Amino acid sequence: MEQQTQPNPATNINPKATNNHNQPSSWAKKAWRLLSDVRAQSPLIQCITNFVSMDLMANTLLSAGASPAMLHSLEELNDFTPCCQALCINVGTLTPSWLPSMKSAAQLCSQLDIPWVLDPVAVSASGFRLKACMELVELKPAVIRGNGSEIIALSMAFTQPSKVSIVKGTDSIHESVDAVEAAKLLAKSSGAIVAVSGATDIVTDGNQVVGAHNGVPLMQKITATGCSVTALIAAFVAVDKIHALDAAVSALAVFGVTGELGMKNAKGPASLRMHLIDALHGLDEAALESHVNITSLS
Ligand SMILES: Nc1ncnc2c1ncn2[C@@H]1O[C@H](COP(=O)(O)OP(=O)(O)O)[C@@H](O)[C@H]1O
Ligand SMILES: Cc1ncsc1CCOP(=O)(O)O
Ligand SMILES: [Mg+2]
Repeated sequence: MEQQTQPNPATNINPKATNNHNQPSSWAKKAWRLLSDVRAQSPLIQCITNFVSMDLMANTLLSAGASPAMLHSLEELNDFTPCCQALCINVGTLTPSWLPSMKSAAQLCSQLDIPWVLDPVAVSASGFRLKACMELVELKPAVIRGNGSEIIALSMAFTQPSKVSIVKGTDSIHESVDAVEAAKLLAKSSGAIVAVSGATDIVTDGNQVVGAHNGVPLMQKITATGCSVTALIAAFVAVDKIHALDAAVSALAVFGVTGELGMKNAKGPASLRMHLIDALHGLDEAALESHVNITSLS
C-alpha cells in the first residue's frame, strides 16, 4: 500500500475541535453528548460479523440506543447498505464466500460517504485472513479497532511484511501500550483512526494519541467484548463522522465504564456480560461523568 494516501474525509480531524478535550470533564461531556445522540437518532448499523459475536454485538448496539442489522448477503447490499448510518466489518469467522460481501459493502460505504469500521480479528492467524484485512484497509475504513497483537500485525503487514509474527487465536499476547507506534504508523498509512483495546484503550490519528483508562480485566474473559466495542464505535461514528477520533475514544470509554458499573453486581464473566448490557442501557450523565478517565498520551 502507498504510504501517503488521500485524507479520509471521515477522519479529517480539526485540531481546534479536539484540543479542549484534553480536559477530563470535557471528554466526559463529549462522550455523554455522543451517547445521547445515539439514543436520540438510533442509527442503523449494518454488521457483517462473526457467528460468535452476533448476539452480544446486537445487544450492545440495542442497549446503547442504536439499531443493529446483521446482514451479509451480497444480494441485499445494494438495497440495504445505502440506508445505514454506519457499517461494522469483522473478520472473526471469515470464509472466502463472505469476503466479497465485506468488500462490496465497504466500497458502497466509501462511495456514499457512510463511515465504516474494521475489526481485524486474529488478523495474522493465516495468510488468507491477513491479505483480506489488507484489502479491506485499502477500502478506507473510518476506524480500525483491534487488540494489541492485531494492530501490531496489521501495521507490520504494510511496513515490514516479512516480520509479521503469527498469533494463533483471537486474544492478544501484547499490551495495548506496546502497540502505540504500530497504531500511529497504521493510521498514517491508511488514513483511518486506529484504536487499540486493552487495559488502556489507545486511539490515534497518527499524530494525536489519546488513552481511555476505563474497563475491568474480566471483560477479556467474555468472548466478543472486543467485537462489540468495535460495533459501538461504529454507532458513535454514525452520529459524528467528522470527528471519528472523538467518537472512537468516547465509545471505548463508555463501554469501559459500563464494565466497571456492571462489575459491581457481577459474580464472574457470565453475569458481567448481563450486567454490562444493563449498565449500558441505564447509563446516566452523572455516572458517566464520575467514571470517565481519558487522557492525552501524545
Ligand atoms: N486489562 C483490562 N482492563 C480493563 N479493561 C480491559 C482490559 N483488557 C481489555 N479490556 C476491555 O475489554 C474490551 C475488549 O478488549 P480486548 O479484550 O482487548 O479485545 P479483543 O476481544 O478484541 O481481544 C475493551 O472494552 C477493553 O477496554
Ligand atoms: C472466539 C472467536 N473465534 C472466532 S471470532 C471469535 C470472537 C472473538 O471476539 P473478540 O475478539 O471480541 O474476543
Ligand atoms: Mg477481537
